[in-house]
Amino acid sequence: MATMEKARRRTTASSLCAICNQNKAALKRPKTAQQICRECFYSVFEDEIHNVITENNLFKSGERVAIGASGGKDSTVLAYVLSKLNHVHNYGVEFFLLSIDEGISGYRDDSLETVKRNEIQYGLPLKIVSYKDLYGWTMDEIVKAIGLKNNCTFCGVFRRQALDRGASLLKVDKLVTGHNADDIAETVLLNILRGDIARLGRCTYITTGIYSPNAYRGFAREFIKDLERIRPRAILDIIKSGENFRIATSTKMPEQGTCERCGYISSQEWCKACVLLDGLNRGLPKLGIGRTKTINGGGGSGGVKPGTKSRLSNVGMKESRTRSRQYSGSVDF
Ligand SMILES: Nc1ncnc2c1ncn2[C@@H]1O[C@H](COP(=O)(O)OP(=O)(O)OP(=O)(O)O)[C@@H](O)[C@H]1O
Repeated sequence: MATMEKARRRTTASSLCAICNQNKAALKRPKTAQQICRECFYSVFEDEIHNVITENNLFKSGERVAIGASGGKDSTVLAYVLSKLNHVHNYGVEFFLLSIDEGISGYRDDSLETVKRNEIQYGLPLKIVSYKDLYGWTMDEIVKAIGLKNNCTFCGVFRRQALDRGASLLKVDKLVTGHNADDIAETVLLNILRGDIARLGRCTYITTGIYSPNAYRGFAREFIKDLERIRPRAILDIIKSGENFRIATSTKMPEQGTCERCGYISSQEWCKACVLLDGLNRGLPKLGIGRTKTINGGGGSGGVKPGTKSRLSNVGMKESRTRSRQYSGSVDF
């Protein structure tokens, strides 16, 4: 009987929040292995974000910052927390919501409704930029041209660049995205699997220039989720490995330049988006998929020989040059 009572007390004690010691624990944080209640989780989560912002000097008073808002959970939380912290701690930052409409009917139109609600709830001005306006193609049209197999490459490459172009239109200093720990761990693994040392070196930086999207990411995601089931800390440990990774000084790194065609950041003569778009416009949509021999002679993911005039050239150079002055990079949480 005494043993049962002890066991009951142990269960009750262990299900109490390790922080307030009053409420029932609602979750176990992989980061600290603590069981904590919902209220304490919100509080430590917001405090930790505030600490990351201040320790890394992420924002300066008077800055204009766009929040990449997809209408999904991560960027919705990001918009909520940033607008709250800006208010509570008086950062003096002017936040905007920036949404990319890829033109995927039945998917993005729903999530854009969420973003429009966020615009009202958080009082943040919203800018929507569409693939149709930027590139002349919706994702639905691209899928018709290329099929389902490789369309992730188009969607990811175009979205990354569309976010930068939207940031440029909003004349913001920074763009923040809601990439979570799973996303970063996937990126570390992907870069290891591809032997992409340059990206591996910079993918865990708190401020970055490039986020690499790819269908291959799905496999890394499943693998990471399997690892997490066995060991919840696995995701954070992969990120830690990426952060502590050191590149030998003898390793030759690609030089970052700008795309000759649109002025976007690129280590090839043409950026990946221009290569993909050129292929689409020439009726050769598979042209930019996978690794291609580049004009520069090296292996890489962009840089085929320039072809006919593309739809992108209408929006290109002027806007991108403006961006490089006004827009300093993205901040991934
Ligand atoms: N269409 C979009 N418009 C604006 N920002 C986007 C868009 N898609 C993605 N992002 C930004 O990139 C981040 C990571 O996107 P990802 O596709 O991995 O979605 P996710 O992890 O499901 O995040 P979310 O829950 O916010 O959709 C998002 O949190 C958001 O900040």
